[in-house]
Amino acid sequence: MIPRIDAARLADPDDPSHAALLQDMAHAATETGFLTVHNTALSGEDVRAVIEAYRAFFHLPATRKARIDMAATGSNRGWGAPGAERVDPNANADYKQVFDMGFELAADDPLARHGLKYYAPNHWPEGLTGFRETLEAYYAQSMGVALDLLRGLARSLRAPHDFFDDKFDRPMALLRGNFYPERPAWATEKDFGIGTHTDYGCLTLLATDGTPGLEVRKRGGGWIPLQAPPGEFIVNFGEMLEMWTGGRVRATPHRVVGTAAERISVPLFFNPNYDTNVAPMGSGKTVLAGDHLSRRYDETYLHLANGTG
Ligand SMILES: O=C(O)CCC(=O)C(=O)O
Ligand SMILES: [Fe+2]
Repeated sequence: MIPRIDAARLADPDDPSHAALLQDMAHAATETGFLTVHNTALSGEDVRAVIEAYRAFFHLPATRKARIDMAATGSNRGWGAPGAERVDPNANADYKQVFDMGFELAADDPLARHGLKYYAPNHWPEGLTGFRETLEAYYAQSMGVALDLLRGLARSLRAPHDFFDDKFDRPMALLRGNFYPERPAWATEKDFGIGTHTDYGCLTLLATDGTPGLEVRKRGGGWIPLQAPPGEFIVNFGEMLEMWTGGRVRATPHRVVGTAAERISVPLFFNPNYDTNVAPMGSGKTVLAGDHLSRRYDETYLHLANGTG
């Protein structure tokens, strides 16, 4: 069973169902690796507006999207063409397209001096009215929702509720639009919208247009289809949090095979500040969050893996 959690109640320690929700959260984190949430600060309308903004972008002619192609700019901002990523080394490159934006540091932030790619400037398409504003507003709001969920998670694992707060004040948070066109006629069993993978970071807050497509791997084998209409979110945990918690929180594999229906999904990959130590707690080791992420990006974005960026 994948827990379904009321986010407002989870955030309110005085709510009568708070203790039960913390248990659901602990179960989701340590067993299923997935949950759904509703009753957040983001309405169905907010999400629909974001999805339609992405749709307008993805429906632009490829020549216009190519101006901000990340393979040409060498960053992980802007458009990722079909085949730009391979998340499963045993499968072919994904047929999805993506648009990525991330956190921009203030010019006087000490981290800005290092010219880190996790905080690179965003690339915006020209002449697409409202696109940037819609995404920037959603980016800020969705990070608030994600931080609230991390506070609930911290409580559910019997850590101080603000454990994550100062580790996410300059987060390497990446907001992505995934565009899955109709599953191509040429697709083989090695072709996926997105191949089987676990997410790299800590917590992923995923909105979708309501079209089915996501499948979550069951512990004993097999796949569970998981859906959420705009206004409900799918939440899962990534490899970095799995490592950080010494394996207590689980990163669960998932994939999208794709169907005859076009589909858009919008994950916020909520990753901590670059210099957060995400080595197993209490191990005395140091693994910087930025180094972990950098290694996984290099493995996945084909333009980085091939050194052509
Ligand atoms: O499209 C989806 O439902 C899942 C996307 C996903 O797993 C990802 O972008 O990491
Ligand atoms: Fe994923």
